[in-house]
Amino acid sequence: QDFVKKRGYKWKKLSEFPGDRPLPLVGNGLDIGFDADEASFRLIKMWEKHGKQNFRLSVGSEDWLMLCEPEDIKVLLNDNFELSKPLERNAAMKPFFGYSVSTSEGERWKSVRKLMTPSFHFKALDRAADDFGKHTQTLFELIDSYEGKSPVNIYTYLKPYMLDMLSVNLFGVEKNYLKNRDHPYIKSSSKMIKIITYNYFSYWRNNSYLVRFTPLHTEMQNIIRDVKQNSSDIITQRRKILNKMIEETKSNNKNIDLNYDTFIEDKLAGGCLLDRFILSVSPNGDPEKDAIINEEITLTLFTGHLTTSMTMCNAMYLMSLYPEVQQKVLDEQKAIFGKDLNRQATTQDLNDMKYLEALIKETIRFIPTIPRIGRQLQKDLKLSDGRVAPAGTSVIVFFNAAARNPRTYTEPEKFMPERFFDTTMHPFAFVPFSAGPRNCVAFRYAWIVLKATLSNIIRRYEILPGPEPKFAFRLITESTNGLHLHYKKRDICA
Ligand code: HEM
Repeated sequence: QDFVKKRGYKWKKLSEFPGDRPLPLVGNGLDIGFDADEASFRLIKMWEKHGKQNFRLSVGSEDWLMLCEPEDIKVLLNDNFELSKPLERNAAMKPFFGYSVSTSEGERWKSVRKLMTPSFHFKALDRAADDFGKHTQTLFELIDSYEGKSPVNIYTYLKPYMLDMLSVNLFGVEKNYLKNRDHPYIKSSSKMIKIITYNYFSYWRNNSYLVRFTPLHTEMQNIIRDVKQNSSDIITQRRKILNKMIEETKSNNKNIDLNYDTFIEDKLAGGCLLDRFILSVSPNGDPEKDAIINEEITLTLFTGHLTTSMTMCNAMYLMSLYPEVQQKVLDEQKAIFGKDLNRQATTQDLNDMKYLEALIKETIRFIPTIPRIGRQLQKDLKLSDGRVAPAGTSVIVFFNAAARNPRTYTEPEKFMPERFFDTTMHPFAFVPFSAGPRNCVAFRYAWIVLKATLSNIIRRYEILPGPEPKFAFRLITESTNGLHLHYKKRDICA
């Protein structure tokens, strides 16, 4: 039936894009194969085979249009109506994150997005920068203990470091994952992205009966239990702190009815993200349910720590491979900090780190932290050359391909941070945080964390290469064998 349908209008429109002929039922699923980690490499091969341009494929009954042209990426992401995420992505993520902001649509998405946004404004972020010093010190102590020994698998430290940062900055609790690296959340969350990616590429995923008999199902249920428990612990911990603050404020202002909005703004100086959730009310006026807050915390903690820690690890890996680039990053740090190389960076210092910024951008271009994002079209979408992506298609921004597009980048295979000083670059050539109404809500926070942490590390250590990583372009890119690097303390900090 699908095959017949494809002969109709949708297929007519889609067939104007290059791509292989889909088979009934499986589409081009067999070309993608059964190994989710291999699937992305096969997609890159397909892009090359079809002339390094936008191309189409079908996965089971789902039609995908893979974009690599900046003008078309602009059309898609700037569309204020097309805000739905692709079905296959949502199906893969829902078991873990429910209808959190990253998956939901309509009223729930709008209200949560509105609630989250102030936590990522400059005013709230200035305070976050103050928390970096303490956790960086613990990170340094751990890396120092490796001096002269085997290379460090930097994932082991950067992931818990970022979990600690997010817990303090966004949830207002000290969790100390870095000192407690056997925590069940760390073990469970490290397996999640592989399973999510497996779900994403499985075209049998919509058959829940079949899925229940796949080997990953039990493992998935255990992981979901652990990550949700972790979020519950965070919520309980913060609720206690918050209740104490509310009680104290009430007893100091006995006859005043507490207005939570004013309380957040004044007493909590903008409040942390979790406070906003705990004190928020649902549309019927009741306090927001813990199950809903849990979904949002689970999503934010997971994507927040993995995207940032992987980007930082990749930046360190690439600096180890290109010592001349590492030297330029260090020179800039020396110019900013002068003799006082151990002090914490101010917001102004972070703004001045232009070469470090270019290095981070080139890192994300070279090894895209998020390989694909997309939209499930509600209506036909006209692309820049007049061709139409028909309603129902999953239109995917294929970052792996966009980053290697020869019409966008000269010598795309070359690692060259300086390319980001070119002011003539298309504004949608490089949109790693997405763009438009559904962009990354936390991109400013991400930039501060990335710059502040890498600045601290590079001022203290020379980074040298270790065994080759094996990158897999999962829903978030990671190396399947970790990322092992040598860290040598610089004389300046000895
Ligand atoms: C290097 C770091 C990061 C990168 C490259 C990144 C990238 C992205 C991208 C591409 C999207 C759009 C996803 C899609 O359309 O499918 C997104 C959305 C999102 N990101 Fe980030 N992100 C980063 C860090 C963070 C951090 C640190 C947090 C939280 C603390 C965060 C929270 C979110 C949320 C909640 C959304 C969903 C927004 C919505 O759908 O309205 N991200 N991010």
